Amino acid sequence: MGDTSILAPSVQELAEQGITKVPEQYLQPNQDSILVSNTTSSPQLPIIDFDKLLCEDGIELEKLDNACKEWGFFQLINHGVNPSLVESVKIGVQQFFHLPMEEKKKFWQTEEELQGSGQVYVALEEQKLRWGDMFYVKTFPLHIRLPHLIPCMPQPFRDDFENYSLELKKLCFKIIERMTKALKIQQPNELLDFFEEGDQSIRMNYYPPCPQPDQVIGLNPHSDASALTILLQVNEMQGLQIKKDGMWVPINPLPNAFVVNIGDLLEIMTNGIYRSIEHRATANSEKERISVAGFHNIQMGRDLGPAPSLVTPETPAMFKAITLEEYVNGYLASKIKGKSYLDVVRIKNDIHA
Ligand SMILES: O=C(O)CCC(=O)C(=O)O
Ligand SMILES: [Fe+2]
Repeated sequence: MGDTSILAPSVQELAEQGITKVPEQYLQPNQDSILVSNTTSSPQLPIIDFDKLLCEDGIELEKLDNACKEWGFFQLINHGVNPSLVESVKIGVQQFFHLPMEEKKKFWQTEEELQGSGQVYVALEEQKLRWGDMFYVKTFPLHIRLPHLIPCMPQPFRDDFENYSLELKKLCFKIIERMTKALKIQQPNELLDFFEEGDQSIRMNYYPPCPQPDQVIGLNPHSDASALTILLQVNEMQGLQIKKDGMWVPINPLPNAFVVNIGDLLEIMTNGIYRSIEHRATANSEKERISVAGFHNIQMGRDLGPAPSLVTPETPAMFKAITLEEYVNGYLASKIKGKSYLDVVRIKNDIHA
């Protein structure tokens, strides 16, 4: 993509040295800490039962529609992905992050290649570092896989990871089908056509325990550039927070559920009806936290813009049509900060602005 990033050291390695003070580069003094506490008064993330959606349950479909409009996030239960596969992936991811450093180094990012182990995206030397490591890999279409990443993962994790990514891709298609219904789009393939082969990447996030958790950030506030993200919380530690009505709401993941969220691409495709919401990951002092995000994107080479049937005289286009390449390059250049890039493609000064 022409961009290069500066390599950051492993936070896991740093944390394992037993430090009691966090190095300067990780300190984030101006954190936005407006928070909804975890009391009964906190608004609760909607829970969608996928079984009911598959049975054409109209009430559940309306719940899905409202969740996508008002939250941009929901928890999905009865999603149909084999629970024993999910369990194996959870074990495999934890073991993967605990491989000896020499093993992990084989997967390390380089200045030219963002895929592999490392930090998210460090564009400037002076940029603050986040309190977390990751492993990022493009999984579909198959021909874009790099030979030194998935093919070199230890077994049986490699097979489980491959099966899991395929299951997520199938689930994504099924969710998009239900969203098409919820949006009352007549042509069943109007949204699905954007996905065709199904472009997917997976990011495994590792947040080590931190001696000063309030002074650091696991993952900076961002909205996902994807169309649809399906997120697995690997262990019971809390950390994901989403911005709802100006406040950070902590998410309590349900066992056997996925946290699903709308990304920027789908906000554009739905002409702003479904919302791509800012979220972040915090650190804690007790225990490591691990999550696995499956990002589903539209096909490279496709033009990006609102689905034609969602643009009407009453609801004019809210986003400019651009190519996906232009979007991706612009997003990376804006350095994964908040929702700034989506605002660049938003059409201003119309009745929706
Ligand atoms: O760790 C989490 O729960 C959030 C991960 C996330 O937002 C991402 O990978 O984009
Ligand atoms: Fe995210």
